[in-house]
Amino acid sequence: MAATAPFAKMNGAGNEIIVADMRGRADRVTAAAAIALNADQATRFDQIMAIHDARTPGTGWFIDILNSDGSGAQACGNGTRCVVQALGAETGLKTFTLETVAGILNAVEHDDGLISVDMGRPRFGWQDIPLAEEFRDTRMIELQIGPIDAPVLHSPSVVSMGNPHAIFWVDGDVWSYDLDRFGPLLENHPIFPERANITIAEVTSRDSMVIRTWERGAGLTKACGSAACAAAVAAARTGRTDRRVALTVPGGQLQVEWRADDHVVLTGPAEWEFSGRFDPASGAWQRDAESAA
Ligand SMILES: N[C@@H](CCC[C@H](N)C(=O)O)C(=O)O
Repeated sequence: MAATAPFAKMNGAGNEIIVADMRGRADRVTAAAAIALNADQATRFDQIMAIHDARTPGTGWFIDILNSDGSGAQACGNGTRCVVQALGAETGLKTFTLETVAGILNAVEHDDGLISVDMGRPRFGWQDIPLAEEFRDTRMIELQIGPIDAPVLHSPSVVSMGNPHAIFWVDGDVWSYDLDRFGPLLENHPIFPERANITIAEVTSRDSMVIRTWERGAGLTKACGSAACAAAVAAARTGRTDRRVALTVPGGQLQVEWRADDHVVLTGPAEWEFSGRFDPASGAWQRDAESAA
């Protein structure tokens, strides 16, 4: 067994996150470890955020992101807030520069405990999402599910926030849609060669929305930060809302601002639950004595 690493079980607006401290070591959290941790009810999670030593001058840490099916992800807004809260508690810092495979992210912890993450610029080109075929206008693409003459969900907006998102607009209650049935079909639809995160969104005013998300590699979640960003950007881009939006997600509230400089800033909470140590190769784990249930 490799040397164990510390971890904290946290959540970001209900998005279940494991923050793993992999600093000072060369190994990575394996897909097998992720699958094993997710199979245990006590450590069930949506994403692992593995903190590694910095790779690039000017950044403090490199973050490797794994979904609960063991696949990698390029962005995780809620998980990034959890990383910031964990690092802030350790270092006393309030501002952070982190790197992921998708690029460099800046974040700040506010005095009220909320955390803002600059999620970078959205991308709209069909190759950027990516889509399997050319769509010149990604504000609305041809894709539908359900009976051909009465589709249940159709014509999503698609956006890359570093990771692929499809936003289906609905008029009624987002809870009246069978997202656990349609989610996997849409996530794995051939139009998305790298799969996609699937969100249904109801716009409730110029500055508010309700969303639910089926996450690529993780399934139904209580919150998905990059989906909140994608939905807010797509809503503003299609004229449905202004550029600053409050989003109600099943696990709480998130705020998104698509700034004039094209950067998208996600703000929300992060919460510590318990900590322990785990084996990054197998996922075998033990709770710390002081946070024993
Ligand atoms: N929960 C995340 C997004 C996680 C990554 C996603 N499942 C993917 O594979 O792209 C968030 O808060 O952004």
